[in-house]
Amino acid sequence: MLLEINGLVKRYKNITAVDGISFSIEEGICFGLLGQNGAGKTTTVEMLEDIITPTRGTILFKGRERDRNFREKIGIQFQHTELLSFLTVDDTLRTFGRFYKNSLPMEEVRRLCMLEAIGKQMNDRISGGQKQRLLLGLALINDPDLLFLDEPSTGLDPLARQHMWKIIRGVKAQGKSIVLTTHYMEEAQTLCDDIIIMDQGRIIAQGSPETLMAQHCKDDGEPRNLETVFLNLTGRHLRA
Ligand SMILES: Nc1ncnc2c1ncn2[C@@H]1O[C@H](COP(=O)(O)OP(=O)(O)OP(=O)(O)O)[C@@H](O)[C@H]1O
Repeated sequence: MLLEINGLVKRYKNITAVDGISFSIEEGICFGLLGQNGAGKTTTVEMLEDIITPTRGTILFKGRERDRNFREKIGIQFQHTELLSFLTVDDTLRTFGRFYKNSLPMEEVRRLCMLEAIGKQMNDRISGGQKQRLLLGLALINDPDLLFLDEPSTGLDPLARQHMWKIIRGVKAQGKSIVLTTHYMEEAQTLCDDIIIMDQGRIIAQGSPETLMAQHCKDDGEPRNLETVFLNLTGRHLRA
């Protein structure tokens, strides 16, 4: 098992952001975290990334406590990263590559993330889709086993989103594991092998998209997709 999470809790002063969740993530899959705003996804992911410390609970990586080397084995694509405007795309990749002991050959990152044609462009001249591809490239530069993607296609047009999905599938085909948070149900359905849906800090459903659809879509003519699953599980306030 790649990650085993047991009894994870994160409490802030008077808010329990994550309320005792347990789940496992298999190696080589794309694992999705879904939930409404404030459900506890980011807090969970930041504990998995070792950015924030849990109030309680354990996280094992490949069967062991995470050590100092953990950071070398993961890649994180943050949604709101500011790139240095006076650097080109290639310069940015090169600079980030120097931070790590092991880094992928730049050519490979450029190929994988479809950055070949824009290497000489300045960071402040690239489109939103190109920026997301560059951020993904930066997350991959240390050849991580595990990649964290935070809403990777938010704000992208349909074509840019398709490119992103193709790249993510390519990353998975290389045997890397992915933890993905998204508000796009279509994205989760097309990319994720296993999913948890969170609500108020708890897990309210888990399974493959197929399993979730079988369990939570009714046979009364409503569309059979993850969006329906999500709304059936979390949309009660809207219909009340
Ligand atoms: N540093 C913090 N201090 C206090 N409360 C926090 C902190 N971080 C998160 N919270 C609270 O914890 C809860 C879960 O937040 P979290 O950001 O994990 O949700 P989320 O599912 O990622 O939401 P979104 O989809 O909007 O990103 C929310 O009520 C949030 O206000």
